[in-house]
Amino acid sequence: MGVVEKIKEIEEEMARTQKNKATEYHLGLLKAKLARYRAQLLEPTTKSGPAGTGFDVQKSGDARVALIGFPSVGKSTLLSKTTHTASEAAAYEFTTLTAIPGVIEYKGARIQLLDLPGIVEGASQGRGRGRQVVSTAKTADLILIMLDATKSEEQRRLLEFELDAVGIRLNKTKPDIVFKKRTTGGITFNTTVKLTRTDEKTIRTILAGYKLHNCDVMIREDITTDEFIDVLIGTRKYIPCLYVYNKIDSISLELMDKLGRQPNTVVISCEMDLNLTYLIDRIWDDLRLVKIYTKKRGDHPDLSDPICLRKGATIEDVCNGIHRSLAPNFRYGLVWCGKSSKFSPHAQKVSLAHQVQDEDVVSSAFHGFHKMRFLTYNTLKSLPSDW
Ligand SMILES: Nc1nc2c(ncn2[C@@H]2O[C@H](COP(=O)(O)OP(=O)(O)OP(=O)(O)O)[C@@H](O)[C@H]2O)c(=O)[nH]1
Ligand SMILES: [K+]
Ligand SMILES: [Mg+2]
Repeated sequence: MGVVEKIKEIEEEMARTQKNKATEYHLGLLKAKLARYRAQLLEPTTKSGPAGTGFDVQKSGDARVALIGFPSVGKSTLLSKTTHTASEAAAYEFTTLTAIPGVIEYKGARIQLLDLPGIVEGASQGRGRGRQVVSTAKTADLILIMLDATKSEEQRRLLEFELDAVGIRLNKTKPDIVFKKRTTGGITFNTTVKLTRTDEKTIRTILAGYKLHNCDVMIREDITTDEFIDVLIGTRKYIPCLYVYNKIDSISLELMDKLGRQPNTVVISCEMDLNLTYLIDRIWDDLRLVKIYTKKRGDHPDLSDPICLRKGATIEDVCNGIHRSLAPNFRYGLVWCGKSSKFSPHAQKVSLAHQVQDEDVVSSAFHGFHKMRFLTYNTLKSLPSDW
């Protein structure tokens, strides 16, 4: 009998078995068995892609959020609650076997939420399909580490370890190091701060270990040795992360309070609909999205369909958000910045590199492709009435 048939058999037996005190233990055993078989379905087969590549789900919308957690913490329940996509949720582990995308629509943004199979300890080492799951997390703009509030605190550390092992650095910014390889000239080493957690000798030893004999190193932050190696390797991903404790309906108020006070943490209950709106608001904030309204000359701004971009986005990104043919033909732009020039709101020429701000209104005038102009307004209120 194949694994699929065995799973079916157990599921049928579970459906037949009445739930009561006497059958509780037996049902527990069945659940464990079911989870074991379903985990087997997740084992990489010879047909699946090379280890270490993620699930092949097209990125869509303005940002991607990945759900990472142990089995049965409620990832699929969250997806079904916050998007129009239904992902099967059940009381046994490894219910979800692949990546399932849904879309959260919030404040004009379309945020792709990716439900993923549960991972187990050792996932980064290739246990089950875990490596594929953690690799998919690498493609996210924000990671939600989902935890079961009724389970031990150990979960949090274990998940962090698995993500760290595939090169994901959570809630960290890339260390401020300038590193340039050269072909000759030896090693030049400079720092702008006092190093207290590593030293020049260690760094030179590491460089020698990587056979880097000619390079410039400029360190502008009190980094650790590990952080230096991260920059040297260069493939690290620095991704913001939100810890989400689910099932707070099943814990004491004291514990809920304690969990919720940790940094970057939100406590929720999918089942009881507790705090879900707040969670989505936090996702929006942590993604650092900005919302840009477009406006045609002579028309009112189009408030129904803003362009959402990440904080730090430029006029060029706005162009690309409208059509890819725009940026290459760009000559100059005009910006009306209500905030930065409060007392003399003059329109100023800006380049493609100009950074837009949340709630900017961007107006593009097309006098043929070569005379296009962009006007951005800092707030809707600062729009002149004669436009
Ligand atoms: N008490 C309680 N149970 C919940 C809550 N959210 C989900 N559950 C239950 O937890 C179980 C697992 O939920 P799933 O959504 O399948 O969990 P998952 O993380 O997707 O699980 P896998 O796909 O197997 O990794 C189901 O029985 C849900 O009904 C909650 O807020 N409170
Ligand atoms: K489950
Ligand atoms: Mg699931």
